[in-house]
Amino acid sequence: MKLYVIKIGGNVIDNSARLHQFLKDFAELEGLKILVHGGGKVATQISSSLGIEAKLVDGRRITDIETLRVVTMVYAGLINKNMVAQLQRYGNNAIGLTGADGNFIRAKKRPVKTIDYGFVGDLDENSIQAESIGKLLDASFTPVFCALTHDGDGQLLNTNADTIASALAVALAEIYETTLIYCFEKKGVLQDIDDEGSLIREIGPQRYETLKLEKIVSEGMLPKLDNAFAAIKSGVKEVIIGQADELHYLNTNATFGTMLRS
Ligand SMILES: Nc1ncnc2c1ncn2[C@@H]1O[C@H](COP(=O)(O)OP(=O)(O)O)[C@@H](O)[C@H]1O
Ligand SMILES: CC(=O)N[C@@H](CCC(=O)OP(=O)(O)O)C(=O)O
Repeated sequence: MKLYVIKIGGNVIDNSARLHQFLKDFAELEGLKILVHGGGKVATQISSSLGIEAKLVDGRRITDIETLRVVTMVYAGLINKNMVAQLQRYGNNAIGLTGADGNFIRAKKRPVKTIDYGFVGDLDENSIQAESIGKLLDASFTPVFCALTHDGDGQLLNTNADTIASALAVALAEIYETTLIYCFEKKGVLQDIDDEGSLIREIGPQRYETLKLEKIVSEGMLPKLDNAFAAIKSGVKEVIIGQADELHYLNTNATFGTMLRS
């Protein structure tokens, strides 16, 4: 059976009109599906309004106890529950989750090396309880995961949403024919970041190395592509990086965005 694991990016979450259109399209997508969301931009705004300065290193948030409280409220509460309510409105029986719910995603607190990331969780090959998540899918629920996991010892951990999506896709690929889709605000991986007409339709590992050397891909796109290639290597059938507004093309079998190949 086919399964879509779809991650929605922070810039779309921050734009309510775009987010609503995306959620409507997601609800109308045929077949089994899982949604994963972050919301880093909203967390940064709310942190700042509370007088807590956001600190990110290599795209990862330094999560002290105050920040963990904020991201718990923002990711598991504000964003997750509003998304679930919208999906219900469009007839999709969504169920909002952190990784602690159902013990679906267990992580390990990132060890302190040169940088102490605080309450940030890393995933490994045993983190995802794929069979338990499969039971939700079998019961016709659509899981909606936020960017929080737990350590099994009572501690919530902040985990990058791109990484959660990749790990879910890899674990579920043992049960389902899985496609991983990263939806964000651009058409896909672009040759020129300011030109939406410069979409790169397909990338393999060698082209990725060249794109990195030429600095055509940078910032958030680097960990996204690393997560995407990791998924392809570990059994995920296909990975697409594309625009949230174009998700509806999946129902027509038309291609969109950048397709990754092994
Ligand atoms: N070649 C590229 N094509 C498209 N986006 C790129 C490229 N290089 C860097 N980026 C940046 O990567 C960002 C996406 O990464 P990120 O912000 O982490 O995504 P998300 O919205 O999913 O959290 C884009 O908003 C863009 O600024
Ligand atoms: C550890 C870590 O960095 N976690 C991320 C989780 C949210 C996320 O991934 O959000 P986007 O997809 O919107 O970037 C953060 O707090 O920013």
